[in-house]
Amino acid sequence: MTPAARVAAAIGILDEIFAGAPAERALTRWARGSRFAGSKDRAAVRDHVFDALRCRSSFGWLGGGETGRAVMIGALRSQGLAPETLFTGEGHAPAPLSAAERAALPDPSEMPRAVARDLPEWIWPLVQQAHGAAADGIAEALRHRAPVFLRVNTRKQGIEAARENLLADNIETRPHPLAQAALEVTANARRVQASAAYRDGLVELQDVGSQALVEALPLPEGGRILDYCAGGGGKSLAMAARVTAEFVAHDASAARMKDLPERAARAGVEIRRATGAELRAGRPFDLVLADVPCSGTGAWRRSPDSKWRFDANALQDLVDVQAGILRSCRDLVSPGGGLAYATCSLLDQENRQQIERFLSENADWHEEKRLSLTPLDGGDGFFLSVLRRKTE
Ligand SMILES: C[S@@+](CC[C@H](N)C(=O)[O-])C[C@H]1O[C@@H](n2cnc3c(N)ncnc32)[C@H](O)[C@@H]1O
Repeated sequence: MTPAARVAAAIGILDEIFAGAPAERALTRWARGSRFAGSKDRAAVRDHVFDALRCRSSFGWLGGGETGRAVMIGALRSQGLAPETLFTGEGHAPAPLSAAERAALPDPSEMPRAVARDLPEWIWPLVQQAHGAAADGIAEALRHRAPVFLRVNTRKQGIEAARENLLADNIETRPHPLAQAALEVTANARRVQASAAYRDGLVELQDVGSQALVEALPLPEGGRILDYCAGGGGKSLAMAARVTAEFVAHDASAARMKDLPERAARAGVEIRRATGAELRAGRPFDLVLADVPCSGTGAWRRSPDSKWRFDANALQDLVDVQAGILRSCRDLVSPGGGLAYATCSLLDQENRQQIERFLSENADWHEEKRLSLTPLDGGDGFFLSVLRRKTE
């Protein structure tokens, strides 16, 4: 595909997303119907679509509209490129610019701040409330692609040996200060999943913030540890790499954990899966991790369409679900045990306020540790509060 044809494809996909289709589904539909597109074409179109979603409001402003076409015109203008060079109408290129589109060439220095932030207006005060002077920088960070991070499975190999292994597949990396076992991929990130190091369980794909969160957990060596919202099990695996303990994983959606046995086997660790009924009937845990469903605001670089879909009602629903999960987990912790509440949210409503409410309702608990990360720290935004139950 020519560069112009890739832009034309992105325009069609963006229009589908703007009409309500989830980004991944729209991309998959396009790929299925475009067998002529090679892997480089698919990657380039995906990058166009995700870049445009991250900067939807500012690109739309530069392109003079809210359609996929306007946003892609704005995307080119934001890079100082004249859209006319690709919008030629030749072959599979998008149609040439209309007189109105050519005329709509705003002065970028006049872009309103609210547009330039590329955040929905309703959420801006909440980000400011939680992060004060850092809020602007956080909004700016969310406008850019997230780096790819790996976690080295230090049970199998040291950091430098893993880097060598990756290099054999031309994957270049560097350590990252936020987490001990983290590598940031600096070249050929798309080759990771086909690499020998990945296949052999030497590395896992995991954001560095997520790794820092797990490194901050007080994991009891030899204890019983529950990952209550395990999902695909990324944090279970990271915990199991740190200590030898009895690991149990649970998720309201059993389907989300379907790959966990295979991933655990690849990593050389054991993680048992359990239903809610089994947990309630079983012995309590020394540590329960509740990595609750959340707005994902801290990870909006990776799923930028959520940024524009999320609303205040959804936030309230999440806050209620999170409070319910905290209550369920509380009852699974042994006396003296810990409850680690985690989100990838940047909002007080899902973070600080949840903990304050929990502590006000549960006098026999105290907060032992808190960690708050934003994309300004290098990885996704995360919040962690470790709560401790009194001994009796
Ligand atoms: C943030 S994701 C977990 C990500 C996972 N810990 C990881 O590191 O990959 C939240 C998970 O909570 C699960 N979930 C939602 N409501 C739940 C509930 N009431 N009880 C247990 N799990 C729930 C979702 O299915 C989802 O997999």
